[in-house]
Amino acid sequence: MEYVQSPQRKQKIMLRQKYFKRNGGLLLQQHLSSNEGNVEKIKLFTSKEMEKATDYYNENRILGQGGQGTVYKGMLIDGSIVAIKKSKMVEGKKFDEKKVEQFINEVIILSQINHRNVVKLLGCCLEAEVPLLVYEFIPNGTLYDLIHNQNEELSLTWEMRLRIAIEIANALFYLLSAASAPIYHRDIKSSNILLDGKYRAKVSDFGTSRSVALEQTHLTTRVQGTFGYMDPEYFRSSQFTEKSDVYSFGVVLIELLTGQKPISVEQSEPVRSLVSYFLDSMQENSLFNILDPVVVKDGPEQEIIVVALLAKRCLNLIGKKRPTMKQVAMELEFIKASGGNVIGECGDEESEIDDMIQSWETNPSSSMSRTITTNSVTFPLNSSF
Ligand SMILES: Nc1ncnc2c1ncn2[C@@H]1O[C@H](COP(=O)(O)OP(=O)(O)OP(=O)(O)O)[C@@H](O)[C@H]1O
Repeated sequence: MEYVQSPQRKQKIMLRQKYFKRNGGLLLQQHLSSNEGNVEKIKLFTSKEMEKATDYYNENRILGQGGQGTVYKGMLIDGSIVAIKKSKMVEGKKFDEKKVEQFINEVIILSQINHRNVVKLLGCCLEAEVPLLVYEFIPNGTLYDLIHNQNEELSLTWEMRLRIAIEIANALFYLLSAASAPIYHRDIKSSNILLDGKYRAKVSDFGTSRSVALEQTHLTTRVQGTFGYMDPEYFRSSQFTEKSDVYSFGVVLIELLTGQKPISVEQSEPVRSLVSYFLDSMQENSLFNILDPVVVKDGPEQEIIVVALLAKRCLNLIGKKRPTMKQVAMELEFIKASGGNVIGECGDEESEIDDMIQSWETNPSSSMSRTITTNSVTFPLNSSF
């Protein structure tokens, strides 16, 4: 017997095909055939599966909302818990092509990555009205919330801060080195760092990231990123470099040190940038006055100082003078392993550490007057690891 499709069914199939095309399905296939990424690992979900997983995009399932869309908590048929990002493609009546590109970009980038500190993309759905991305579910919120909305139940100890900084640095170094071409994240900020069940960092949100292979010139027509984290050199020149992610990482590092937001907009005060506040304090040897009280309480002083000096180097206005991501990752590991008993081989750093130690040994305030261990090891600050 010949199977005849009902007109409604035919219409549904055609609509799904239309959405697939509009959502960049062909663009993705193109990348697939040119062998970029490892897209066969990415599962294509049906729109039915997505509806079931999110209980028809129930408002109660919303985890958060970003520039690119809404993120829902969902459960797949096999029982696994996932985060589903529904892209914001339709502005008024116009379908935003730029967002399709960002969406496909995220799929291609994330399909090449397998690192414990980068959020895993499980698949996507292109046949729904707007495209959807399916990620592993990361249960403990963002680093931004952990730093800025601290609760009494969980204190973000110095040990956790240093470990999280190392994990982010390792992930960023991995992005530059592990895939077929270096990947720049381009929007590093604490709200793009998710925390798993053990409060391990997972770098997320690759919508604006770029593989150097995809964009050989590094020149973009539109400067993208987040105010407060953006490399000033990139802002001026539109030239994004490996060192631009290093700058944004430096901002996250000082957020961890001070517990303060990159841009503070207190109504009574003028807008203040954390970077200049931090750099001024370093200049005036008053770092310990601006640290998060938790850091002052439980962080070893020398460890805090060398991390602050590293942050200062990451925030250098001249990109070339910033350390590489590899240096940053290795120095942080070294600081942790040596318990902060490190002395820079390069003269400037060493004298700066000495200055700081002296400054609060002669000026001890209650929080600063702890003994500093002297059994230092040599720290190859300037060597190319
Ligand atoms: N894999 C995930 N697991 C759990 N929650 C997630 C996951 N991905 C995102 N979220 C939640 O959804 C929120 C929005 O994420 P999204 O990446 O879309 O936006 P954003 O980073 O906040 O903003 P923007 O895209 O404008 O930079 C996050 O802040 C987080 O709370």
